[in-house]
Amino acid sequence: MNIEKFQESMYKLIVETSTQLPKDVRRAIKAAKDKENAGTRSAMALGTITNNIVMADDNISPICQDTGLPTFKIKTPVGANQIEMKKAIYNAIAEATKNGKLRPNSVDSLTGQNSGDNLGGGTPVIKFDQWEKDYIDIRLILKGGGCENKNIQYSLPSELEGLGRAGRDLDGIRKCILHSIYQAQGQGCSAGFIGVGIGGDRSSGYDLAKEQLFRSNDDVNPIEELRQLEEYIMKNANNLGIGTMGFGGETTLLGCKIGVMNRIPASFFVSVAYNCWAFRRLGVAVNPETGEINEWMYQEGEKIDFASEAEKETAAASETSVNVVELQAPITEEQIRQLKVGDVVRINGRMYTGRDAIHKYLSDNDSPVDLNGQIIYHCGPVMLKDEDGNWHVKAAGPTTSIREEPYQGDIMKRFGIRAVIGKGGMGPKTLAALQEHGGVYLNAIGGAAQYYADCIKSVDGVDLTQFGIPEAMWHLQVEGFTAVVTMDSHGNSLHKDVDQSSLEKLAQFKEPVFK
Ligand SMILES: O=C(O)C[C@H](O)C(=O)O
Ligand code: SF4
Repeated sequence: MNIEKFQESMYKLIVETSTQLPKDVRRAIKAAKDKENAGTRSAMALGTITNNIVMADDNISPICQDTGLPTFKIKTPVGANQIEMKKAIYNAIAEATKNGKLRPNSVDSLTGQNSGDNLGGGTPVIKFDQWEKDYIDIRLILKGGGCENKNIQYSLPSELEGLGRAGRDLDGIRKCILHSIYQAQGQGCSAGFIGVGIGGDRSSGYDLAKEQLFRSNDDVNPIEELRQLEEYIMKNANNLGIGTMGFGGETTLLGCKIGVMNRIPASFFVSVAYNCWAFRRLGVAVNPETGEINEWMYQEGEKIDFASEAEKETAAASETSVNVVELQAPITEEQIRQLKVGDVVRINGRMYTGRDAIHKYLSDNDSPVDLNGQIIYHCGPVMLKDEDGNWHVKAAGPTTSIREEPYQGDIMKRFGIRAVIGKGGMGPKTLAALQEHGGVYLNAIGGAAQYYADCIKSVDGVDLTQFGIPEAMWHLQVEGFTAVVTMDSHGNSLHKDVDQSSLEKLAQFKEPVFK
C-alpha cells in the first residue's frame, strides 16, 4: 500500500467529518426546521444551527468545538497491514489537530494533562475487522462529550420514572428508549439521533448501540419488530415537547436505529447511545494498493446546503420577533433583575471562558482576574496561535453547564459574577443562587461553534493555561453574541418547566403498545 497516500486520505476523512455534515443528517435537520413554527425559540435555535452548518462548510472549520473521541471502524481485505495503517491514522490525527480541524481532546485521566495532539492512551479509538471484499471500508465518528454523557444503559426489568415497570420484552424496550430521550432533555444538544443496542453484556451492548449510529438515517430495519419500534419511537418521541436545545418544540429526535444481539439468561440490557444534532460521521472506501479514496459513504441523494436566501430569511425573521436586550460587562445587579426567562440578550465587550477545571480551581483559589460584574462562558474553544504569537478562535460553542452545578452558585456569589452562558441549563442550587445574588443563566445554541467564533472579535489574554487549551480561562472580546435567558433571578427556569412538562407527556406512554 502507498502509505503516504493513505495518510492523506485519512486526513481528508478527518477534516471532512469535522467540518461537513453528511447528506442524510442534513436532510433530517431540514425536515425538523420545516416543522418548527416561525418565531418560536426552537425555530430561532434551528436557524442558528443551520447558519452554523453553512459557516462550517464555507470556513472548512469544525461544526462544533468538541470534536469528540475520534472513533474509526475499519474493515480490511485479508493481509492488509493494520500496524502501518494505525500509524498513518495517528499522524493524520496529529496533523488535523495542529491545523485546528480537531480540538486537542486527549486528557490524562489521572494528571489532567492534555496531550495536545489527540494521541495518548486509548485515543483515538481504532477498531479493525477483516472481510472478504477487495477494498478497505473506513468509517469515522466524532461524537462529542455532552451527548456521550447522556448515553444510558437499562437493566431489565426496571422501574422507570413516568413509565412504571419495564419488563423483559419489546414493550419494556419501548419504555427504555422513550425514557432515554426524556432523560437527555436538551443537554446532548437535541434534537438528537439515537442508536439502541438490545442484549449483549454491558460493553458489547453499548458497542452495538454505537454501531447503529453508522447506519444511514434513511435505511429500513430488516427485522420487522424493530422496524415497527423505530417507526413508533420516531413518531412519539417528538410528542415529548423537549425540542431543539430543550427549548420546547416539535422536534426532539432526528433518528432512531435499533439493533439486537443475544444475551445470557441473567442479563437483559438495553443500551442507548445519544448523538447530538452535530452528527459527524462519514466513511470512505479506500483502494488497498494506492491508498486513495474511491468512494464517500452517506453521500447519496439530495444535498441540503442551507445557504439559500429563503433559509436565511426564516432565520432572520425568527430572530427579530423577540425582545432583544443589549448587555455589556461589567453588569449591575439592577440590569440583571430586569431580565426574564425568554428574553434574548446580545452581548458586546468582555467575557471569560470557564469550564470544568476552572470551576474546580475557583472553588478553592483566587481568580486571576477581577470577575465582579463579569460574564463567564462555559466553553472549551478550538484555538490556534499565529507566527506572531496571537491566538485565534477557530470554534467556540457552549459546553453542558450542569457539570458545574456543584460549584456555580457559590462561585457567582464569591466573585460577583452576574451572568453565566452555557447550554442545557442548570439545577436548583444555581437557580436559588441566581435569585439570592442577582444572576442570570443564558443559553447559547450548543454546537454552533462557527456562529459564536464569528462573534469573538479578539482574544485579549489567557490564564490558567496549565489546564490545556479547552480548559484554560480565555479573555474574549465579543460583538453581537446572542443568547436566551432560560433561568432568571426571579426563580424561573425554562429547563425546570420543560423537564416537568415532558415528564407528564412521558407518562402518557405508560400503557403497553407492543404485546
Ligand atoms: O466539550 C465541549 O466543548 C462540549 C461538550 O461536547 C458538551 O456537549 O458539553
Ligand atoms: S456541544 Fe453539543 S453539538 Fe457539540 S459535541 Fe457537545 S453535544 Fe454535540
